[in-house]
Amino acid sequence: MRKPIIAGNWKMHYTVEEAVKVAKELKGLVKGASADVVICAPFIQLPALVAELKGSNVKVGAQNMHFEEKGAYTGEISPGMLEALGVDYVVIGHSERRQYFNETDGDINKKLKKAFKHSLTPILCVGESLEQREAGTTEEVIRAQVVKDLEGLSADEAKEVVIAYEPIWAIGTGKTATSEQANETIAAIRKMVADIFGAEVADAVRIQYGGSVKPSTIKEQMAMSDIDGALVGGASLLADDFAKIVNFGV
Ligand SMILES: O=C(CO)COP(=O)(O)O
Repeated sequence: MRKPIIAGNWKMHYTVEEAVKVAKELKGLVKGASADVVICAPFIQLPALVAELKGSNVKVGAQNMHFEEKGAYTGEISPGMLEALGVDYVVIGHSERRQYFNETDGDINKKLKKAFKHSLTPILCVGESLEQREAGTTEEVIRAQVVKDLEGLSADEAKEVVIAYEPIWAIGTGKTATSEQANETIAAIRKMVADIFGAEVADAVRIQYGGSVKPSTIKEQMAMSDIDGALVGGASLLADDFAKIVNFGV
């Protein structure tokens, strides 16, 4: 049985003070949740969130990191810095980073490998654009991402990667993929993982859906055979809404 995992991606929102306020409220609302719960926040919020959420069941994640250990990379944050802070997760290859910051599958692959060296669980984002879906190339596009992004990982590492299927056309648009559409593509991703790492890894790997997830959509999404959780943007910003999602709509 795969344990569900619900992660919030706060993107570029909140001051440190505001973030701590939401985290404080959230931890009280999700006590005893059956899913793993993660908040992926901007770098400067991470120390305060780790301190605030210590001893709770809410884990802290970053939204990106560099793949190098250290050096002349102005403005970047290294995997070791995150590990030393007590951060547990890191989002890798979000479509906004691929699109606006030119991240390639090569970069993403290096980051995934580095995450494991620093005890960080990667949340790897994959997904197609609207044009690609309309052209019928969704699976081809995602297969290329999955193959390149996971290249060279051991089976044990691959099992630990959380994959987030986020169709770009469903992010922040209010257009959720139907639960059937999401489940179908996620099942296809599981098959891709099986083709590379075998059935045991594919069966263990957790695959989330992301894109306009709300308290009103999560119950149906979680009832699908292959959807193991959600990566939530906008609806993770308010503790009440996010807690409802963590509790599968209740
Ligand atoms: O990109 C997302 C999470 O990483 C999804 O964002 P929204 O939930 O705001 O559509």
